[in-house]
Amino acid sequence: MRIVVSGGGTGGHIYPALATVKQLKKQDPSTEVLYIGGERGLEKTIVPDAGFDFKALAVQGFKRSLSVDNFKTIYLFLSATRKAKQMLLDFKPDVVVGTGGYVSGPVLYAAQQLQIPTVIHEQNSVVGVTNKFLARKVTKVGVAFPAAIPAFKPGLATVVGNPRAQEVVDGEGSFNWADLNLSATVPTVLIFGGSQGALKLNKAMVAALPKFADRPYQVIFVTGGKRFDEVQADMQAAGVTAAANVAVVPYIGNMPQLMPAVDLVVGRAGATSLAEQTALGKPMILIPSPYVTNDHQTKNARSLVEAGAAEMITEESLTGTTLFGTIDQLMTNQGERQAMATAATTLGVPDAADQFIKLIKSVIKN
Ligand SMILES: CC(=O)N[C@H]1[C@@H](OP(=O)(O)OP(=O)(O)OC[C@H]2O[C@@H](n3ccc(=O)[nH]c3=O)[C@H](O)[C@@H]2O)O[C@H](CO)[C@@H](O)[C@@H]1O
Repeated sequence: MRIVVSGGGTGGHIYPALATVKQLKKQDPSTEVLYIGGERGLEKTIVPDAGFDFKALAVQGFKRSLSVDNFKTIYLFLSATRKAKQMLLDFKPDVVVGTGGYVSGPVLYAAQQLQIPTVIHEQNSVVGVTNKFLARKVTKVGVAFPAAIPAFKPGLATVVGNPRAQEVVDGEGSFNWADLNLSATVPTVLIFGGSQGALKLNKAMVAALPKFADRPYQVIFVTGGKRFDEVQADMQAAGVTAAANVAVVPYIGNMPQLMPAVDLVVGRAGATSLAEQTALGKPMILIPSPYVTNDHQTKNARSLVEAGAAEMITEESLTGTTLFGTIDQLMTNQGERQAMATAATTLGVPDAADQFIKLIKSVIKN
């Protein structure tokens, strides 16, 4: 099979695309893959690091208000579509798959004009702008949440889960704890604000850091690549240093090895992270981002709280004290964590990549 995948901007769109092509390669090593991403998104490093051929297009999103910048967006869209068409004509894919983010717009639109079958994946229960635009001519849609189905024409969408969930569940290889100067045998809490880090979560963590020093567990605090220097500066200004049981790092490049090994996850409520955490059955503390379309992270988080898999702290009530208190209460109560883990597992889809691949294969012309 020859497949082009496109998705970008943030990890939540990139990792489902990568998980899909990794699994395809596992099933059939002769699969030829081209990843088309944006020039500025995280994909420009994540994809080549994962060993896939990568081509980039310049794109940007629409501003919701009237803005001259939107003329530039249209110009970039048209020029990216023209370039994507040439890439597709050269690569000759059997199918083109989009996992959301602006860049998948021109790539799948070009494929649709060339009559190549297209499949999109929607990770959220609220359908993203690009996927809504592509839905008019797409061949099939895979969704993670049944709630997204009515947004598409009848019969178009199928629930497949989120392919990245399978990658973390299969999690080949083990995590090297020495890389973080931490122990493999001490209970661990992992804290990260989505793929880019979250300002308020980072501030609350800096305030909470000294309290972790004498606790019977260890802490991995992931700041987000672009926020690491800011956190270091905040720590210095507050006179705070990380204790021996705390690692402060910019990014985790090998989450499928780390996440299975931790005891509690604290973070945003992005759809791909939640798919991983439910498939692995991890107890969670969620601080949904209030800055996303239709407040969809709060909806994501609420459904997990109602199922008993997560506790929620609103960004408004997030401080060093509330954050430490909630973490400490759970890290010192294994029974409660276990009950949350069991509830999380019931919501996970650990074979999502296989399900999505079945859908992709169903559209390929012989
Ligand atoms: C601000 C924003 O627009 N957020 C959206 C974005 O979030 P974002 O890109 O943050 O997406 P998610 O939280 O869903 O996924 C993050 C992904 O990055 C990985 N990861 C994260 C940190 C790290 O150090 N290493 C690492 O590998 C996680 O394991 C996960 O696979 O896409 C999601 C999926 O469409 C949406 O639900 C979110 O609302």
